[in-house]
Amino acid sequence: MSVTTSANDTAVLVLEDGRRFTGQAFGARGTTVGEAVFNTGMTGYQETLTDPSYHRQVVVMTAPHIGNTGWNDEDAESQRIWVSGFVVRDPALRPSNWRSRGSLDEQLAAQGVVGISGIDTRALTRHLRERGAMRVGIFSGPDAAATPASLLQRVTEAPAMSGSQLAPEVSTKEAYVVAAQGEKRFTVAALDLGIKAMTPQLLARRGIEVHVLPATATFADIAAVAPDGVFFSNGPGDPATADHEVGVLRAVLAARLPFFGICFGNQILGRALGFGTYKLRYGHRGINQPVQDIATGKVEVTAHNHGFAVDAPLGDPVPAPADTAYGRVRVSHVCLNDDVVEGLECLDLPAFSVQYHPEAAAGPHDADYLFDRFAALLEGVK
Ligand SMILES: NC(=O)CC[C@H](N)C(=O)O
Repeated sequence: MSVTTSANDTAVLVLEDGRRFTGQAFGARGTTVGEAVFNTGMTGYQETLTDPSYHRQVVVMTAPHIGNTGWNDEDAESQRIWVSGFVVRDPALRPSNWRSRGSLDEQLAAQGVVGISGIDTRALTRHLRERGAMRVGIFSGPDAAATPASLLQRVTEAPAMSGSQLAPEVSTKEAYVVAAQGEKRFTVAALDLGIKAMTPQLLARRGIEVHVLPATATFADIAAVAPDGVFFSNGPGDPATADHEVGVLRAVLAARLPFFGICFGNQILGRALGFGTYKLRYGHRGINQPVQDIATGKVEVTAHNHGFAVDAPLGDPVPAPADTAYGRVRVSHVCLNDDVVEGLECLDLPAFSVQYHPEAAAGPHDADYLFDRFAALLEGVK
């Protein structure tokens, strides 16, 4: 990404299929490319921008007014903004919130994130729904004046999301510990594939001491923590590339350690059990997605951010395709919009995972019970 600064000016958004939108520069001026995806959350842009799972994605917000509450010191889900670009329709001219420390525009500029405003985000989202997620570029400052053909070439030269291995790029380099709140009941090793800050907090609130490990950690590194259970986080990139993590998880399952996975962690459990993963046409991103818990029939409104999904059969439990030693597995949760697999549960191992975000941040807290379910699993095998 190249960044220069200049006065407020015209910016261009170019999709890889040649569709162009013209708007105004927002945030840093310069050039950025990534995968165009849309997020349907009406709130939570700070959490979205700082979610490491958005690494290499240009996020289009479908809600028209973005930036109203500015930028605060409390809501970031990691140390920095991870999106590679940000597309909005009508940014707030002046933030207004008691926690605000500055404007979204200033924060994007300070962190070198190229954005664009004044875009018909409804037309852009409809285009992505019809044609699917695709590569995109945002060009502002002097870069916007280049010929259409050269801008399109910048976009088509960008790497595609399919086949991209990105978790090691966002993961912590050093292991760290998040202390249990109150009395310590359990120790959990959490593989950081792009972990959001809220996740260890919600584990810690259940008396869990969380040892956050880099994505490159081996099973020996996990065992060295002497954990009561193992957690795999959300993260960016194509789960088909996560061979290392799949190998580590198979060792965890063989050791019969309790396991809980979220999002990328769900896709890795799916792969470890022998299912495939595939790319969704345009993914699920937002904080208003209906998911049904098959066992109880209860519907939760949930936070999502995924472009890939596990290819496992809905209905009766099936033997894990990878190895009969893993026993039976069933799809535990399904998205009511499109029947996409939203959770997996092993019936003969203490392991389960969800494709969506029970940690919310942002989003509704309907799925908070899954952290209690993990704590019960830890209790059960202790
Ligand atoms: N939030 C996540 O963990 C996303 C997982 C994966 N990168 C996907 O897009 O499906």
